[in-house]
Amino acid sequence: VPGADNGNDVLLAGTPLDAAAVSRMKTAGGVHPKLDHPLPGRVTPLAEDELTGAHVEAADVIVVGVSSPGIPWAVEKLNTLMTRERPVAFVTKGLDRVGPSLTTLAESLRPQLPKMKTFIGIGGPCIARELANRNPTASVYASADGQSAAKAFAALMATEYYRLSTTDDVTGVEACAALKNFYAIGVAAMQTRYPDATRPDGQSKNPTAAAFTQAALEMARLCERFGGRRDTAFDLAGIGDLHVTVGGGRNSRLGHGLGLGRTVSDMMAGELAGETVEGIDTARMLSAWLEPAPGLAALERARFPLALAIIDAVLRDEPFAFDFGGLTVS
Ligand SMILES: NC(=O)C1=CN([C@@H]2O[C@H](COP(=O)(O)OP(=O)(O)OC[C@H]3O[C@@H](n4cnc5c(N)ncnc54)[C@H](OP(=O)(O)O)[C@@H]3O)[C@@H](O)[C@H]2O)C=CC1
Ligand SMILES: O=C(CO)COP(=O)(O)O
Repeated sequence: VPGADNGNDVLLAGTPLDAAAVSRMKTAGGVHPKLDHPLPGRVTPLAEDELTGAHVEAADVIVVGVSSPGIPWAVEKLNTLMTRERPVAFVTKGLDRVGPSLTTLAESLRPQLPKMKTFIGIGGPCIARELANRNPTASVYASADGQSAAKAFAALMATEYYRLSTTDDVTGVEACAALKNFYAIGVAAMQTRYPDATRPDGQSKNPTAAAFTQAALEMARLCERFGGRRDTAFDLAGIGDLHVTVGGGRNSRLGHGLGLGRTVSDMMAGELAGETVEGIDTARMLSAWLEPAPGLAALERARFPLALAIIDAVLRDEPFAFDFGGLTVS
């Protein structure tokens, strides 16, 4: 929407799983099932088989918006259609494994996409429906080429309601983008675990704020482990996106269930059936760091109590147990 509002022509190509959403958007006045209004006229929806090499050839930037399980499909599609080097931006939030080591998508995708000129990472508080409604927000674009590709893409996308900053800390932005989904599960569990009937939302505030601060500290430590900068965790891609996801994301809906004593499998088979809850995938990835690896100590329980509580709930499918006595308050 901001790209179209800036006068760009936008092609919105679906995956093979999006046929119904695309045909709905193609009908006059048709609205994407998750949005409130039709997309601007400059946005042209395309079914998966309508996207051609000529479209890709003509694009200034390619933006990938599949969820993390769709990344292999996106890589194959891009390698089929890209004939010349192009910058590729990713809104996808997830981690990856290369051999035994855990890495960001920025690093794992580079060798898989030989025609990708520059990887542009995107982070920040951006609930899709709110952005499509042009509610104000801010995000960060990251590229490792001295921010050149990030700045060029930001110039195409920035509007009064979509404020953009840029950074060269691609690893930090990508690490935080994935980690905030994971931590949102644990922070949101605190919103329902300690109810306060005197408040309109029925939630007490102190436990959530304390867990949020713990999440930010742990996220900064993990961000550095990935090779990103600590400061990035305290900026838009870290605490900015964590705040919005705790306030209104799908990961927080899972957390709300855990706070009420439900299990992950129970929630995913119930009200979250069919929803994208990527913090679960991130928990599985991070569990690789529970064992010491060459050159890398295991996650210490004393420094990562919230991470380990979330991993336990996901991997063991047990009720979420977070002990406030474990907070790293100093
Ligand atoms: N929604 C939001 O507000 C924001 C989302 N993001 C990130 O953007 C990414 C996409 O999010 P969102 O659009 O909400 O997620 P959705 O689950 O709504 O959509 C993801 C898309 O990827 C497709 N997909 C999933 N698995 C596969 C696969 N194996 N092969 C091909 N296509 C596949 C989905 O198809 P299908 O719908 O049929 O499953 C769908 O088209 C995520 O990484 C998310 O974290 C970032 C910022 C904001
Ligand atoms: O990433 C998001 C907002 O920036 C959306 O979060 P969820 O995936 O939890 O809905």
